[in-house]
Amino acid sequence: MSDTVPTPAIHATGLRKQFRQGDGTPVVAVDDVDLTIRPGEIVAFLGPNGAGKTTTVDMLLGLTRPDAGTVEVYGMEPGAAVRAGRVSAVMQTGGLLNDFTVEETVRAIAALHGRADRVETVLERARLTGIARRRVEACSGGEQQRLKFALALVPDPDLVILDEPTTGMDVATRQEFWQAMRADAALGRTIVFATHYLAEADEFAERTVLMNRGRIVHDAATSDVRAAYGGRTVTFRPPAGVVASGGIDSAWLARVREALEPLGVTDLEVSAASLEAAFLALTAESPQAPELVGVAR
Ligand SMILES: Nc1ncnc2c1ncn2[C@@H]1O[C@H](COP(=O)(O)OP(=O)(O)OP(=O)(O)O)[C@@H](O)[C@H]1O
Repeated sequence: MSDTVPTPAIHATGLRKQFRQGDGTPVVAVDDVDLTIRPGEIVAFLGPNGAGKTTTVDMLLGLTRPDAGTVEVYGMEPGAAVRAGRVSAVMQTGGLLNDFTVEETVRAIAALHGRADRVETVLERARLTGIARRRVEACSGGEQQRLKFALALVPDPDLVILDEPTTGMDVATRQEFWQAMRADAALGRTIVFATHYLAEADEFAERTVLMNRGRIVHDAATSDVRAAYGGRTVTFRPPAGVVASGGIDSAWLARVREALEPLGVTDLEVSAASLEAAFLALTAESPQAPELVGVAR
């Protein structure tokens, strides 16, 4: 058996990028980011507005040159990996031609890549076969995003990078989009996506890279992010005497925090913390105490 380590899909070290705002003030968008992603991983880049997700993605794709640091995609310079069809992207911006049908759009891009053989497959992968003859302008936002996804699949890339692919979609459309993605990921493609949506990282990514202010503040299995930082939510039934119209008596609650059982608390229920709580804890200026929630029944 060979013990050769496969070439990483992404290997970035010391990535840094600074911009200047309109008034000349410097903004460090990405600050000393190290990142290695193995082939076949599904990784979410999660972070608030301005965290540096898009700038990082742009550097991974060779669209922006880092001020410092190195990036390799399958051992190549990012632009070369894009040209070789090893990596492609679904970006936030980037137009489609309104007058083309879905299928014509895919055929045009497939012709550019010399991959006319891929048209049927990618239409199916992106769940577009049923609307192949629909004009782009008649497609919903979610359908247009699926079309962009189909275009990204044309060169049969080993790695797909998606920058906030579901922005502006409603819940149902978003779910449909991820179903298409999940079916494709099951075939072993490496997928990296940036998102604001905690639920998307939670549902879809095995690994979450949490960014804040240009830095990676946590990088672990998505389940570990939740477990390590989310704390726990405690739900309980208080004795009737401490419940008033304004809520549960606060002095009593303080005592509960010290010692739950001797106070006659019943139906104690401890549930797993949400990724949302983990996210807030990680991006807060100061650490937050785990939440204690009382439910009077
Ligand atoms: N071309 C630019 N010129 C000046 N500042 C920029 C430029 N691009 C990004 N920035 C700044 O760099 C920081 C990181 O931006 P970036 O778009 O990478 O964050 P993001 O995490 O993708 O945010 P969002 O979720 O809002 O898209 C922000 O403060 C942003 O204002």
